[in-house]
Amino acid sequence: MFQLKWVWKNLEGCRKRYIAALCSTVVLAVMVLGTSLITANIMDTVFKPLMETGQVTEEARQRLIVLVAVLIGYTLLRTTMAYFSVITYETCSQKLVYKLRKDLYRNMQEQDQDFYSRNRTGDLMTRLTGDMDMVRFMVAWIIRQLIDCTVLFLTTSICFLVTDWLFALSLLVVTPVIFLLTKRFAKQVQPLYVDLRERLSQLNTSAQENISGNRVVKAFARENYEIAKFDEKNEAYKTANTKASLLWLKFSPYIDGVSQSLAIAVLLVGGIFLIWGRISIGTFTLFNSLCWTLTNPMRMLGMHINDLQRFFASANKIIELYYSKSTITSRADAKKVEGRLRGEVEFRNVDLTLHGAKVLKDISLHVAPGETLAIMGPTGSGKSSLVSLIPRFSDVTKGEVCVDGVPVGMYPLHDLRASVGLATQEVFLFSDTVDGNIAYGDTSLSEEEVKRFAKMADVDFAEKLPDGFDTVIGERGTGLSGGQKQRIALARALAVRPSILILDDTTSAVDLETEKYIQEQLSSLDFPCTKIIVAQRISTTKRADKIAVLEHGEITQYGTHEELSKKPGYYREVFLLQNGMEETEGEAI
Ligand SMILES: Nc1ncnc2c1ncn2[C@@H]1O[C@H](COP(=O)(O)OP(=O)(O)OP(=O)(O)O)[C@@H](O)[C@H]1O
Repeated sequence: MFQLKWVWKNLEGCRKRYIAALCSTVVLAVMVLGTSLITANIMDTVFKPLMETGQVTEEARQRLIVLVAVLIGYTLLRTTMAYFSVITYETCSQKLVYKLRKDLYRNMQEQDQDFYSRNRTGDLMTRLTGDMDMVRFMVAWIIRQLIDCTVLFLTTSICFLVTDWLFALSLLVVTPVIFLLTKRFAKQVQPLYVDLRERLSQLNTSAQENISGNRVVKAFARENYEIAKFDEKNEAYKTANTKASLLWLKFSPYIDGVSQSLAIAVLLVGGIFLIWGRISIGTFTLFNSLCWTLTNPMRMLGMHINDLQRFFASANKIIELYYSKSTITSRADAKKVEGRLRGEVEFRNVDLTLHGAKVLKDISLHVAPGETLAIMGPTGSGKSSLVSLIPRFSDVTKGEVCVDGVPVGMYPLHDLRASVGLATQEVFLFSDTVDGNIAYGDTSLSEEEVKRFAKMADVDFAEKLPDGFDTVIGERGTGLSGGQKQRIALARALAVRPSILILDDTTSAVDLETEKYIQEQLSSLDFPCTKIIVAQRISTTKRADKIAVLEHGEITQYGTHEELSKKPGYYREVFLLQNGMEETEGEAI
């Protein structure tokens, strides 16, 4: 039931309105009795004398007019109340879901890389959409129905007991059977809905992966394989859905049968009591017209339990995400960055272990403000992991990473990351204009400034796009080449005028001439900036002040291009290889 407590906690701000809506449901349910009681009164005071004497007195006529008028007024009042009640439920539930979605989205923004590698995108999307809708459905509908059913059942039972206890007991005797059946059903259906929720998430993940990777699918002509894979998930979802529905179908004939037997009992027992003179025609009418208020809750209870279990399965997923905490957060005593960081970077005996694998071992490096450090090494040697420690995408296992002599953990995370410009290996561009993508980190940039950074990263090609810098790129936008994307990502990283610029293999897809131009631009930036460049090309590394060679998570070589190109080792091997290759292409380094 902690799920309900959590919903209640998040209803803050509209709790009073929601309580009013709940109360209105109680009142509306009780008011159902009113209609039947007035009708019973008409039967006993107007129609009974009429049947007995065959005459209508003036008093009875007046009474009939008054009671019918009361009935009309009463119905109008109930309908109006019901209208406002539904509106209140809707507004409260929409407000709740809006708040929850906002909170969840904010929490997702604060999660670390580990979180995103643990959770599938399709699953996260399901939490933000389908699961969220289930919570809304719970607040706006299920709770209302449960209260309505319970109050109707209780008030009718009390009314029946007060009116004629024997008649009432002869009807209520079947209710324990229904409750037992419902309880068994609830117990069996719960795991089915947990499974159903998981199948839906798998289905969404499969669709999302297919959409994201559609080029790979096409390149390998694996459409049929993908269709079969999706079909498998679709089938599993259908089976899980059918299983849950069939379970209800297994129970519903019994529940329906028992509850329908009440209507027969009313006619049978009521008819006998009427003949015996134990009850009046008004009482019989009352029992007959209110019989549905006993049968309906009993019949609907199973359905509502169905919905309730679906809500619990969805709420569990949302709550898990809601309270999920990143392990990388700002310390309470973190000191705000005043002004600009100088950009001094130091690794002190750093070890990094990721999921049990030792990725970095005893790394010590120092980069002075404004210097350029190039990092080179074979694939999987730990280059990306090393640079990701600076903006704290991961935290060191041992040792310290310092910026301006202060451990990175001592800075507020936002301030630290705002001081670092990063262009990653895998370029991600937003579905926005070229201009919007470049100004992503600083939306206050003027058009001229955007163009200036674009020029530094050689994004001149944007001028030739259909709408120039206003051309929408990224998902559903104009297609760009890998090198073009990399250049936009570089311009985006430069546009925040970072104190530390990290380029993780950012120019690997651009041609040598463009790369040379970019390197020249980087060496003459008009703001102080320390550059840490992961690169595989000697043409990039040779311009750096220092080069670190990383092999198997360890620094095996450290020095300038002149030093390392003469020393035996990885750097020289790459140097000779690339030099030779380029010499054969007639382009000397
Ligand atoms: N989240 C993770 N969990 C476990 N191991 C990881 C994780 N991220 C990276 N690794 C491992 O750490 C090692 C270094 O990876 P990293 O991406 O830093 O290498 P790299 O030198 O940048 O490689 P490349 O040049 O191919 O980009 C690899 O063996 C990789 O499998």
